[in-house]
Amino acid sequence: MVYRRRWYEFFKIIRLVSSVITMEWNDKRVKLSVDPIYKKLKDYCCRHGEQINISELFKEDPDRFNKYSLKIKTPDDGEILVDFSKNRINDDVFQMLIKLATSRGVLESRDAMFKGEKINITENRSVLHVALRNLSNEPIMVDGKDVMPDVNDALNHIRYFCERIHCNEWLGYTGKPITDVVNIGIGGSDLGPLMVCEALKPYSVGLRPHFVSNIDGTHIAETLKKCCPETTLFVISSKTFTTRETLRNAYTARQWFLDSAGNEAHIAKHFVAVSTNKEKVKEFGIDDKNMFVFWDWVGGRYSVWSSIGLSVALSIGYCNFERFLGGAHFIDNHFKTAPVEQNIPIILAMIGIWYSNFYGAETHAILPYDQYLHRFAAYFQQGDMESNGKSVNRGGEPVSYSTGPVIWGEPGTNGQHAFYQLIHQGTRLIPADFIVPAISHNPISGNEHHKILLANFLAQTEALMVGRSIDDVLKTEKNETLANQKVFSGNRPTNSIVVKKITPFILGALLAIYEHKIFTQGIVWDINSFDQWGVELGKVLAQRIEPELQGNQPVSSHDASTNGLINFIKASW
Ligand SMILES: O=P(O)(O)OC[C@H]1O[C@H](O)[C@H](O)[C@@H](O)[C@@H]1O
Repeated sequence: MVYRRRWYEFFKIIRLVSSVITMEWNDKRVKLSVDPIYKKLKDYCCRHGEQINISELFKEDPDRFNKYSLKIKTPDDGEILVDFSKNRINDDVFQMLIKLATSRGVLESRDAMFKGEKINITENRSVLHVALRNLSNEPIMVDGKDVMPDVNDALNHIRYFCERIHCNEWLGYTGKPITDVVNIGIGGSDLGPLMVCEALKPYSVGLRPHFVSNIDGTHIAETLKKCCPETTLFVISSKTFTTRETLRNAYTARQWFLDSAGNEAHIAKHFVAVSTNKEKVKEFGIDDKNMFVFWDWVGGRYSVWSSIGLSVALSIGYCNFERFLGGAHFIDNHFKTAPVEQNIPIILAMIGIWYSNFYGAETHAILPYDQYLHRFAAYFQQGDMESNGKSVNRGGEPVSYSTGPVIWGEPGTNGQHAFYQLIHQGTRLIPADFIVPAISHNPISGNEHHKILLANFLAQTEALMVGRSIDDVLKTEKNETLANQKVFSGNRPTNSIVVKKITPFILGALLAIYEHKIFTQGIVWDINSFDQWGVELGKVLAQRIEPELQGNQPVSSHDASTNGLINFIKASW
């Protein structure tokens, strides 16, 4: 016992020393804006940026595609091809970007994350979504304790529960099998499971998943219309179990259920919770054994790998859920071990920084050419914008450079007929990622649909790069004024991520690529990508306004606009 305590003390001292060294190292690091490599890149972009032409670069270097694309081979799901050759990047720029990643300490910070160090400094927490998919089971320590046994217990709980539901061992209060699962959650407790259930619909084992997030009563009302109390399971997902929207929706669902079931004893068969907050779950009336746990070192927007993925596992089966974790683990290993210049998340991150910080790009489009991925961009709106939408650095000082871009996107080809006009001919530079499976889950009409889809993906990335010159237009358009309207400047950058098929493993891998890209950018920008103070103020004000909406007295406690809006609404009732 004494021996173990000594080891523990020794371990604590080592950790303390290493964190002091890391902190000192961080403090010693120069600010990004005055980092010599950052300045060099800025200078380079000012002098040469406008002349870098992607099509020209291809003409100059026949090997450009091989040089600026990477293929990684997965164990069973084919290769992942990341083609970043259609970017305004030449060898000088690429080398400088790689140097910048190194000089900003991306590798040290990456290692600190994987080791469980408390890199979420404003909340004093580790950032360990990587532990949730650590199928290698190698120990990961938080406060001197290996988290892996708890992670495995939580996974076993999910597995056991899914098996019981899928084998019709867990039945509703009238003895009927469960047919519908309603996940009630918001933000990270909704977007992840919703996006993954949609993306992996071809793997459905038969249960119908539904997602209720919005406090707007319409959301739950419309969902409940599709469900039957006898056969519906509600999964109340909330890391904190204090989120106003989720609790209100959960109580409404509870009442709807009780209106039919009549007896509170039946709740246990129809309500389970996913949370880190045991007390609050109990308060709601859900039994401990129906609570699926996770921990404060899992950020909401990184929680789909945790018990928050319960609706996913129920929807596609536990084995597929594990394959999904496996794909992310595969990329975690790539991120941990690949050299910087071959490291996909780091390369994508640094290319993004090239456009955000030096070309002034303000947004980044994510364009999946796969209908099942229709919520992918929405998912990474939270993933990226909540992580890197910060304007104060880790030392608490305002930053003097751009940080996270606006993330947006829709699946192709729908986007082509809506907003691609602006990407092709607008005044703004919009770097875009195209995500494409070579094989469709629905190769219908002799695979004709998929071939047309693929042709469009290929045509778009080509068109964005090559554009169309006035000389070419004038060959067929004799009216000069009209000809100018038909010119495409080209030189618009894209990344193409092509996979064999969107399987659970591949989806896990894709998500992890983006997560680590976001991580890398946060480190370069010296911001904490793991807190979200920016969402707090609105919540506090909403709480203050809620009681003011009672009664019909006019309100005068706010600014004139807010008072005016409140009073207009009240007068309309
Ligand atoms: O899971 P919960 O605790 O209910 O939180 C749900 C969401 O709430 C907040 O608004 C945070 O900004 C999100 O990061 C979080 O995912």
